[in-house]
Amino acid sequence: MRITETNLSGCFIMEPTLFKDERGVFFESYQQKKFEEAIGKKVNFVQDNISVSSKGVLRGLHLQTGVHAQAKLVQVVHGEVLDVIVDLRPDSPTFGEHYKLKLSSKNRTLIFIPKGMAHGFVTLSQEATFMYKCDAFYNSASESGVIYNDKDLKIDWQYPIKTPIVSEKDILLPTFKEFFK
Ligand SMILES: Cc1cn([C@H]2C[C@H](O)[C@@H](COP(=O)(O)OP(=O)(O)O[C@H]3O[C@H](C)C(=O)[C@H](O)[C@H]3O)O2)c(=O)[nH]c1=O
Repeated sequence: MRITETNLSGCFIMEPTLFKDERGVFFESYQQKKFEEAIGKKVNFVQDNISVSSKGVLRGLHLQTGVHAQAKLVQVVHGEVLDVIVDLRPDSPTFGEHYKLKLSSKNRTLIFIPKGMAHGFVTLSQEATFMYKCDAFYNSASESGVIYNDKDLKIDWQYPIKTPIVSEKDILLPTFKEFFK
């Protein structure tokens, strides 16, 4: 497994070792000892989530705040998405910066997203199955986020369709500036 830090402090790309043979492929998508040694801290994942989205669906930018803040280990097990992460930690050296990476069932890449970062993705393939681990349980009351097309963040989502498909909840998310008011 190869782990490299992104431009966002504490956010890491994980490229698992792929064991290919005539049957297909095998890889360890998560191994606690190797993972913790690579990122240099202990993480106790307590919940796995799966979402399935059709082309053009955009989920995000979400995070849970306060004591229910979640670190996530995300991957795509079918299809392809453009994954986007935004550093919303005021004391971070990369505060306000974002990172983008295509995740797919071809590149088998995972991203570790520390607490305090907003996360989202837009679905590039006809359908994508997104699977991720969280180190804190779902707590709807602490859900928050930033509107995906925030004018200050200037994220180029590379939409695969003219207008992304976004939930009513996500359309109502605050701007980056409003998030900190
Ligand atoms: C996240 C979550 C949701 N739910 C329920 C709440 C709703 O009734 C339904 C759909 O939830 P939501 O529309 O928030 O799902 P997404 O838009 O995929 O949310 C996720 O999208 C981005 C990409 C993330 O990184 C977050 O983990 C998460 O916020 O599932 C649960 O029961 N448990 C959960 O952990």
